[in-house]
Formats: sequence, C-alpha cells, structure tokens
Amino acid sequence: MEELKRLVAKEALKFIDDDMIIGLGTGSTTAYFIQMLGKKLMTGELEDIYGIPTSHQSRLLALESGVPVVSLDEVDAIDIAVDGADEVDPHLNLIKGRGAALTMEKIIEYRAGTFIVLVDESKLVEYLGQRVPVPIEVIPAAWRAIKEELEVFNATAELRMGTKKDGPIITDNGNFILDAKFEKIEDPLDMEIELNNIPGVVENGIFADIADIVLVGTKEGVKKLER
Ligand SMILES: O=C[C@H](O)[C@H](O)[C@H](O)COP(=O)(O)O
Repeated sequence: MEELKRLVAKEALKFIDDDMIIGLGTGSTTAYFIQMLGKKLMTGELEDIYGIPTSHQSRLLALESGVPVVSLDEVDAIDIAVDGADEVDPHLNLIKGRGAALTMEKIIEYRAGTFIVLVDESKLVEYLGQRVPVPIEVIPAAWRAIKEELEVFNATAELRMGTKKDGPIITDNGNFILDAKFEKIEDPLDMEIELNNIPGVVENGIFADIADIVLVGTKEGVKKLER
C-alpha cells in the first residue's frame, strides 16, 4: 500500500513546473508528494515553488521538507492542488476528511486551477458512502443538535473522539467532527449543499465536481482518470 502511495505521489510531480503555487493536501499519500517536492527543490530540478498548506500537518511537513509556504491571502491564484481522498466515485466525486482537514482542503482545492487527487485502487467505490462515513466539521455548541438533524437524511452520526487526547478531537479550526454514516449518497452535489445548509455546519467532506484528475495506484501501475 505504501508503495502505491509513493507511486502516485511520484506521478503527480510530473504535473509540477517552476514558478507554481501548489495547494498541499493532508494525509499519508500527500505526505510522500510533499517530501518528493522538497527533494526536487533541494536538487534544483524545480525552482520558485510555493506551497499553500491545508493543515498544520502539511505545513509542518512542508517546512521540514524544504518547501516554502505561503497562505491563501498572499497569492492571486493557485496553479495546482494535490491531495488524497477516502472515496472516489465513478464521476470523480470524493469523500475526504479522515484527517479532519476537510475545511481548509476544500477552501484551497476549490480555488486551484487543477485539482489532482492521489489514491490507491481500494478507494474507488460505486457510490459515495459505500465504505466510509462523511466527516462533517461543526461548531462545538451545535454538535448534538446537528447529530439529531442528520436523521432526516437517514444518517447516523458519531462524534469523533481523540486517541491521544481525552474527549472529542479538535480540528485545526477549533471545531468538532461528526462522522455521518449514510446508507447511500445518490446525489453527492445535492447532499454536499444540503449538509452545508444546516446552521452550525462549517463544512462537510463531500467534494462533488471539483476533482479534475485522479491518479490511481494499482498493482499494474498508475491509472489516470479525468473528468
Ligand atoms: O483530512 C484528511 C484528508 O481528507 C486526507 O486527504 C484523506 O483522508 C486521505 O488521506 P490518506 O492519503 O492518508 O489516505
């Protein structure tokens, strides 16, 4: 699995040129991309690259790997964003947010000229919600009300708990995460909008219609899917 992640990360580097502003995704797959990008900058194979991190994780890793970082309000445009995903459907709609970084990821990736997604073949699904719940970032005071309101969509939601912290995890933005299990998400774009209409929801992990290219790591090599 790690080999497949490395393979797609390497493939994503082929889309990178000098003078680019790159959205740096979060998670274990993108981590390889950030480290490889750092190496290319160190050897001089790439120049004048700036990364816009989508989380504390990607910011710290970028700094450690020698990738200079800037924030969204310092740039006019983002050339490319590169990130992992938890599910990809046949129309390249995604579920993201296992790492709780979905809000900043969507802010950056929505605005990127090209959004490239890196996954291994186990993430490909027939419909969203097949394997994983939809992470929803919520304002802490509203978590219980939102959990109950999600029943309208036949979803059962759990407050995500910390592992090396007592109580719920706190996102980079100071909020909670509800993981909402749906039976089947028939219309991802509609569901994405509906969820964001609930007062107290900051953002949800459905990324409908924004991925341009999905690079899929398979045992036979990297497959490129395009929308
Ligand atoms: O919040 C986390 C992100 O959405 C990740 O990009 C996603 O969970 C994929 O992570 P990984 O590449 O580690 O499977």
